[in-house]
Amino acid sequence: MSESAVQIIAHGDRAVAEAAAAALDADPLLEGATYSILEEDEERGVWRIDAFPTTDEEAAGVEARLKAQDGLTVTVDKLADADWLAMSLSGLPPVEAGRFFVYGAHDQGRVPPNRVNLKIDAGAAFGTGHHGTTVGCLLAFDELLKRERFERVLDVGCGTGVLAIAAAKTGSRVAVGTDIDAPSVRIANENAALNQAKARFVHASGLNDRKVRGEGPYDLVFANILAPPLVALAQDIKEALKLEGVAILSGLLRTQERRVTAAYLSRGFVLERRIHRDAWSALVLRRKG
Ligand SMILES: C[S@@+](CC[C@H](N)C(=O)[O-])C[C@H]1O[C@@H](n2cnc3c(N)ncnc32)[C@H](O)[C@@H]1O
Repeated sequence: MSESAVQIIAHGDRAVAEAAAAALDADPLLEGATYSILEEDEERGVWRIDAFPTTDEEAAGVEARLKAQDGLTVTVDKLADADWLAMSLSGLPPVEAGRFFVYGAHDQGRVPPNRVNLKIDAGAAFGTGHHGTTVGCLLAFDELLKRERFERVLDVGCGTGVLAIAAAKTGSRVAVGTDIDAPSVRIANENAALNQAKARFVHASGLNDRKVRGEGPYDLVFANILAPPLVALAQDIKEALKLEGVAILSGLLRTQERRVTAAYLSRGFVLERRIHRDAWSALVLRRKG
């Protein structure tokens, strides 16, 4: 497997872009592929997908899926430097989501007082706070924190660790995370140390780790992964939560809400809130049964 240094950009109307995103989600070979979808030009109704494949194989798969979608214009940009992700994100502004302020090294001197500041640099892991799914999770968490405390928190698909670190910095006594991607786990542990947060991360698929299960039951589980694994993990997430515990789920498109919600409602959850960012959705579900 060779490392990819391309960005794939696609333009089309909303229906076309969402259909292409659904095709990416449905392809099991592209499970780990990272992309964003957003409305680029509201007046002209132009939507845009940016994909950041990490291997040549993934790049070929994403390009083929996008090109198969009628009505979508696809371009592949070669990125000269291997550090392309850091470069492309280095100019991005900090992200504010409720009480949380997520910033990179280049914002060091501009950190506000009286906020929960999370230093997360762009790198090889997903979750600098700029993506609609991460913002949705942080906004949902911020709102819940106005009324509740969460002693034990699990972050499934931790990426940079931003969500578990946010929990550790707001009083959670236990904050653990898992990721199927080993480099993300390493980066998340580094970020926890950098932020002086008592969060720890392990390499595991879903909740499939004895120590992670042993730290439960949890008061809150974050899972910002894609719709198919959210559905597949519904029973595991339920079993990991206390009664009245909360799941904050994201990584799903608005068009996938019904499918994901159904998997949780049928297991005794109630839907408390939905947050929309671009085409993305974050769901707040509480375990009642
Ligand atoms: C969209 S990123 C979310 C990162 C971060 N939690 C955030 O909110 O910004 C999804 C992460 O989930 C990981 N992932 C995908 N499927 C997973 C699974 N079944 N178990 C654990 N991690 C998974 C990916 O490797 C990726 O790092």
